Amino acid sequence: MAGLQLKNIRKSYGAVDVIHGIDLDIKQGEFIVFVGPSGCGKSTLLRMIAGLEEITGGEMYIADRLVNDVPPSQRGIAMVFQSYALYPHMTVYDNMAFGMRIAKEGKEEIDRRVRAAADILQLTQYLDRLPKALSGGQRQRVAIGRAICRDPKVFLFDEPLSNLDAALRVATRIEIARLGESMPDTTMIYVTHDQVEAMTLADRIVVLSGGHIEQVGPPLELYERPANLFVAQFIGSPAMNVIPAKITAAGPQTTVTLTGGKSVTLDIATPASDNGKTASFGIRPEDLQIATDDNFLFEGTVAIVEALGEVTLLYIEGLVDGQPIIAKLPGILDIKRGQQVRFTGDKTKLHMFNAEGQSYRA
Ligand SMILES: Nc1ncnc2c1ncn2[C@@H]1O[C@H](COP(=O)(O)OP(=O)(O)OP(=O)(O)O)[C@@H](O)[C@H]1O
Repeated sequence: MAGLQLKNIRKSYGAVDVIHGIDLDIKQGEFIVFVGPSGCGKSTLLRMIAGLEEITGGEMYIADRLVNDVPPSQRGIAMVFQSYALYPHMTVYDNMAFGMRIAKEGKEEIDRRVRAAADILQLTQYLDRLPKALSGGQRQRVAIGRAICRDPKVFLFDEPLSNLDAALRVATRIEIARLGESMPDTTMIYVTHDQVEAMTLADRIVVLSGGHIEQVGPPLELYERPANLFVAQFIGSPAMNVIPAKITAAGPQTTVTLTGGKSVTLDIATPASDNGKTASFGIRPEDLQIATDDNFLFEGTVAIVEALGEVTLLYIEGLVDGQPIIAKLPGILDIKRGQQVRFTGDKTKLHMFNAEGQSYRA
């Protein structure tokens, strides 16, 4: 089984610890995406899997084999970077064949693999071209094709789309999703900053911060049931609104008083010992609605209106210090700056976190 097991994996550069003990089981064929803020250790972790960075502590298994001291070329992995690094004087065909020629594969086998990879990536018509006669997206597909030809057990991607413009990113992302489906036994590990890539490509997302794992789960599970405030505000765009609150009645249902004085009862259980404690109340911008009666969650003055056509974003200032509450409402609205608006929210989509930032729902 070409899965991966990371057991208490650590990385230090001199006295600086950057990865603090990662435990992760990845099944063969899974598409795993690493996300997290800049500097959280995504690339370092990926490079340790690839064998490009030494592992300071812990054990890394690929296909049940301890690989801590195994060189990159013997790990059965292939890596695709943001810069595609193609040989400019070689055709697409030769670029893809190069690694296999070095490895002294037979001519027929090379031809079979290059054509199969070109077919998967829709590159067949470009096989005789030089890289300079390709678009950025096509070049990145050649780099992916070159990796496919190595027939890896594990495919690693380090932000492969970040040099592409918006339209090409979408097209190439869809190619990568297809690739994942057409190679169901190949494990894929993908690092990105891009929420949409993470949500659409991943079987499971690994959210990292400060060199440790915050949560691992399928994209919609992280969206619907974030384990803590960090994940709640990292997954989803614009980020989840968080309003400071106080628990005024703990129990199987919980009443909280939000900053601003309004009380809300939620279908979220809290222990009696948390009665009177501070908490954070969370609601996603897209789960807010304009209230048409007195049964509202909060009221505020609209500071900014962003009409995007398909949705309108309203920024409500003054409720939480230093940050606006954002509402994302469908369609075009007749709401102006300065207007006082009341909001309500879908009761089943409310979130609550304790004083340490852990979700009461997870
Ligand atoms: N050679 C090095 N020496 C010292 N510290 C390093 C070295 N390489 C990386 N780091 C530190 O390790 C941490 C993790 O870096 P890494 O590149 O893995 O982050 P990342 O999550 O991939 O960030 P980004 O999203 O910005 O690419 C950072 O704080 C970085 O400054």
